[in-house]
Amino acid sequence: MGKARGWQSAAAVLRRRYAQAANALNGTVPWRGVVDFVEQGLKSRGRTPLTLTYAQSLDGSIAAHTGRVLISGQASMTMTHQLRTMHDALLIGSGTLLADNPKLTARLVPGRSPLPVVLDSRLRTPPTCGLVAARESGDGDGDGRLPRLVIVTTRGGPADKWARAKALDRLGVHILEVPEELGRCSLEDTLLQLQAMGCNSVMVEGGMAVIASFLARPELVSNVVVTVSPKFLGGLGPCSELAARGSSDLLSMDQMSSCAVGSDIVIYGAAASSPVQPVNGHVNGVNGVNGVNGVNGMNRAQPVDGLPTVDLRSSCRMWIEAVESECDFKVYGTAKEGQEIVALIKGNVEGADDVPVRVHSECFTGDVLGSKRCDCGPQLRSFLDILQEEPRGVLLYIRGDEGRGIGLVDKIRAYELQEKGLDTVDANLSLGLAADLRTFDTSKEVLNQLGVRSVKLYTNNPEKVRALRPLAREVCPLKTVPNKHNVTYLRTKRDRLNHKTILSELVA
Ligand SMILES: Nc1nc2c(ncn2[C@@H]2O[C@H](COP(=O)(O)OP(=O)(O)OP(=O)(O)O)[C@@H](O)[C@H]2O)c(=O)[nH]1
Repeated sequence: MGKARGWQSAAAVLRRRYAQAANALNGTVPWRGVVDFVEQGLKSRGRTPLTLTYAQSLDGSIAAHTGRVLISGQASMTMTHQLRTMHDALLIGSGTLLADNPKLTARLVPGRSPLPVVLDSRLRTPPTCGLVAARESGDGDGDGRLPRLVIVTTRGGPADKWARAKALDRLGVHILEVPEELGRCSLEDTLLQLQAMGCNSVMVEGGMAVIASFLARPELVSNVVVTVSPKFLGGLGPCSELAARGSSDLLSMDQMSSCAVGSDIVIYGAAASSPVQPVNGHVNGVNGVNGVNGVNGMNRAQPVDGLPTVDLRSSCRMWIEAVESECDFKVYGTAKEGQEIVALIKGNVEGADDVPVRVHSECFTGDVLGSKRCDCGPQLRSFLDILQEEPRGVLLYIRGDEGRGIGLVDKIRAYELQEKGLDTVDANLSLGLAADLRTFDTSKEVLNQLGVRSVKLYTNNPEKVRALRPLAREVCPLKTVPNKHNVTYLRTKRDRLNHKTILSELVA
């Protein structure tokens, strides 16, 4: 117990130091480009976004095969920990677990540690390893939403394998069974089941066999981050493993970039691949020893055939004072937990072109209470005024997207950090959360279901415009009057999130 506390306070010191260093650097963190790129990649829809990341030497060999555990420098390790905080799950193979006995936490940066996932077709994970022990002692940053350790294994196998499964199960490890593919765990089914559990992003860190498997399945990968250290190790790399397997369609990178991080070079980009195999809704057989169904809140509608699903749950007509009209009021559910899209529809929009539309993310503090920290309330009201004037139009109010998707509790935590000088983006990152967790594909789907042919979109956010293409034929910026409370927030939207709110008052 004392030992665990000692470890935790050491971690707290490290986090404080990192936070101080990050503040001092204030935006000049050498891996900022990598983090921003990955963050964008994590917004890809229709499947579980996956970041493949590993360190290699100049000759392409990787640590696991040379017996050297650490080949990247301290700076790239910190970057890796930052990337860890951005993903729901962190996946490794059992070989790495056996060789390194890793912790798989995000120790060097503030933020939430991902759920450790071990691919272990033969169930070789020893009950005494660090990950199982950490699970037992409650170490780590688990937030109670997910189990603390998942081991993925193939169905079937000898009786002693299932005796080991039971022993691990008794220690609280969540065992997932997936079909076998060439003697290994099916990667596709693994990702499906993780998604069914609520893991909406996965980072893959190794070892060599696992990296090789993903390099041979480019359609499953979103981002690739390779750290190249200035050493020759003379070992084997994932490609030698693939050559031995005779694999041919390997991954190549799109939008490739690089940056120097400490003494290493980090190469990153998107996986260029054929159209992705969608993650469809079938999650048959997801009951492992524990059974996914037993985990609270993890079962929800999944996108079918890669399309975002929205389902109309209720509708009625009501007189809306702010619009001075009788409107249709429809409530849609989406696959995202806790999210509802409320459509307020004025006039007949079916088959109509250039329908005025606003996609508005819930903001309790701004919309309801009139907080001056943001411009949400004025934007909502100015669109309702527009609806009052126009013969037709649609307001999509996204409930559950409070705080750009991080929720009210974390938004207020982010406000606390903003009081200490961080801007809105860095405040989110310091909490281990992406700058913006929202996606707007479901809004497009609602508009499609309403039969709208094209829209005039009221927004300053380029992400909304991108998501609503080709429906959004015209984009109308929404003016905001800055005040002393929201000027930094507006400037950050303009300078770091690319919002088009160009206000003359915000010259600097
Ligand atoms: N995380 C975080 N969210 C905030 C903060 N201030 C406002 N929000 C949330 O931001 C969301 C609105 O997003 P914005 O980025 O302001 O604007 P947008 O909706 O993307 O774009 P517009 O079309 O210009 O309205 C609402 O859910 C607010 O609750 C903040 O400081 N931190």
